[in-house]
Formats: sequence, structure tokens, C-alpha cells
Amino acid sequence: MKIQFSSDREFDLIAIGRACMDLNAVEYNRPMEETMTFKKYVGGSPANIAIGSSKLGLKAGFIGKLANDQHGRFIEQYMSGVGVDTSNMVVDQEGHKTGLAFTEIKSPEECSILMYRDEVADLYLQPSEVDENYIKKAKVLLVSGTALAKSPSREAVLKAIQLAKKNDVKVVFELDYRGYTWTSLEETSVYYTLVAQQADVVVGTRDEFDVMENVTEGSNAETIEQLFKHSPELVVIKHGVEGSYAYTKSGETFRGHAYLTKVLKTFGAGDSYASAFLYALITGKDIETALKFGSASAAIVVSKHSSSEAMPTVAEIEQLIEERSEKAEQLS
Ligand SMILES: Nc1ncnc2c1ncn2[C@@H]1O[C@H](COP(=O)(O)OP(=O)(O)O)[C@@H](O)[C@H]1O
Ligand SMILES: O=C(O)C[C@@H](O)[C@H](O)C(=O)COP(=O)(O)O
Repeated sequence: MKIQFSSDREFDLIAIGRACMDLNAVEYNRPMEETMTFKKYVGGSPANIAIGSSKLGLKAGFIGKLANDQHGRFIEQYMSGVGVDTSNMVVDQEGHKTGLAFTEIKSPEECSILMYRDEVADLYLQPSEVDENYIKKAKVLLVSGTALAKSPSREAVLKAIQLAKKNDVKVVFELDYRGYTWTSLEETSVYYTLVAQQADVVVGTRDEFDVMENVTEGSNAETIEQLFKHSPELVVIKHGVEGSYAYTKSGETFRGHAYLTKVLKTFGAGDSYASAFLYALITGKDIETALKFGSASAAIVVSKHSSSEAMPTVAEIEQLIEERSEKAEQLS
């Protein structure tokens, strides 16, 4: 099965949500308390996905709000430098700050993120700053769940979704759950369910779907049964290194396998997966190939230091897929 996107659109994908900064531990394999130096990268899940898509050759744009300071300007310059259209990134005029994510790399398996997100500019995006004329130029609107955590960003995103649906722009909902931004699980579940039911494609980890459903140890079968009563035509559920599943409304199930690699850190997997999975879908590849693209992109990024700067090219992804399929053939 292939997803059909509107043709004749200037942008393949427009993402909405946070563009922030990652400060990744330069000394790895030690706790944060003993980490003395950090390297700065652009971060924030939807920004990472827009950057990843742009590096793959898609025409990507971004809707968001940046701090009116050096950090905000660094983010804008980096994103436009890699080809993301930043014309709809507005600059905050009320003193709000850039969100920061300090990453701790204790071991390749044990990574955590310490987020500084009080009064962050991205959550102050106003509905009036979302422009229909921009959204209607896209094939896909990529919505990050974290942008639903607080008003006015929440209403700005809901407006963007309404405009996307009005203009035949496919809505992709990346659950991107970051607990510290939300006040309660009940509230998260309400907004996640509302948006997932309206989206065309929903992507998240099994744990994130549990948050959406406000359950512990939910099942993929139950998730898709509920979601396919509404708008979604494709649901992707990720299970970390165990791989991922894509379910279609028409009843097909596809399994994606992780490509084992030398892992430096685990974060960045989800965003690199999303950008390459969407690249493959938007360029007309089938879902099985899209799962391979997502998994290969994630394997490349978890073996490198950053999330955004490490995003691979199409050639790197194709090379990894080919090498691994040759190896699998030799072993069989
Ligand atoms: N340690 C790993 N090695 C190789 N690939 C990985 C690893 N962890 C995750 N991946 C790949 O990244 C995808 C997304 O990872 P996951 O951890 O489920 O998402 P998230 O980063 O959003 O929590 C997985 O489906 C898998 O293909
Ligand atoms: O999303 C953030 O605000 C932090 C990211 O920039 C960071 O790189 C990260 O955590 C990415 O992790 P992923 O969700 O596993 O891709």
C-alpha cells in the first residue's frame, strides 16, 4: 500500500512545534554530575525531523517561535543553512527563552535527558501566527505532541490541523511525549486522543501510545482497532531495538527490523526514523521500504553524537540497507 499525497505543492513537509537546543555530553560513558563539557546542536523533535527530511532532499518548512536572542538566531541560521524554510518561524517579543536539552550518556544503553523548558518561546506560538497560505503549500503537516502541552501553542497546533484538513494536507502526528512539559496524564491523554483521531498517520513508541490511551501495557491490536474507527490510514508503533510495526486501515501489517550497530547513545532514534520513514512515503516508496529507511536512518544516528547534525543522506541509508540485505543473503 502507498499513501497518496497532494501533488503540486511547494513543500513536501511542514513541521510545527519546538526548535530548541541539545547540549550533548562530550565525555560519554559517565553520569551528568561528572560531565564537564557539552556540544551544542539544534534539537527539538520536530526541528530534528525537518532537518533530517531536508538532508534527505525533501523541501521542508517550519512553523514555530524562537527566542529573541543569540540562541534563537543560532537555531534559525542552522535550520536555514540546511535548507529548511524558516519564513514562518516567528521571533518572540516577550522575553521567552530557548528550550534546552542536556543529554547524559552514561552508557550506550543508558541515556537520559535533562530538559530546561520553563517559559520556553516555542510554547508561546499564537494561533494568529499560523498562516493558512503557508500550510496549504504542503503535502504533509508534521505535528509534534509536545506542542499540545500548553496554550497558546496548543491552539496554534489545533488551528494548523484544521487548516491542513481543509486544504488536503496529510496530517502526521508524532506523539513525541515529554512528560515534564505536561501537568497530568489525564490531560495528555485527552489531547493526544483528539489529535490522533484527526491525523492521517500516527507514529509513536508503544509507551507513547500507552500514554495516549492512559493505560499500562496496552496492545497494538487494541490501539489500531480504536484509531482506525477515525481518520488514520496508517499507524506506526515503535518498540525500540525490537523494531517497529506499521498497520494500515485496509488491514495489512508490516514489520520493520532494527539494524544493529555500534550504539553511542540511544536518543535521536525516533526523529531520524520519522524523517526517513516520511521521506520514503512522500517519494512514493511502499511501506516496507519506508520501514527499512526509518530503521536504517535511526541506526546511523544512534551511532553518532548528535540527533540533528548526524541525520544521514539517502545514499548512506541505501548503502546500509544494501549491506545488511547482502549479509542476510550470505547467511541464509
Ligand atoms: N539501539 C538501537 N540500535 C539500532 N537501531 C535502533 C536502536 N534503538 C532504536 N533503534 C531504531 O530506531 C527506531 C525508533 O526507536 P525507538 O526507541 O522505538 O523510538 P524513540 O527514539 O522515539 O523512543 C526503532 O524502531 C529502531 O529501528
Ligand atoms: O526533542 C527534544 O527536545 C530533544 C531532542 O532534540 C533530542 O535530540 C532527543 O531526545 C531526540 O530523541 P528521539 O526522540 O529519540 O529522536
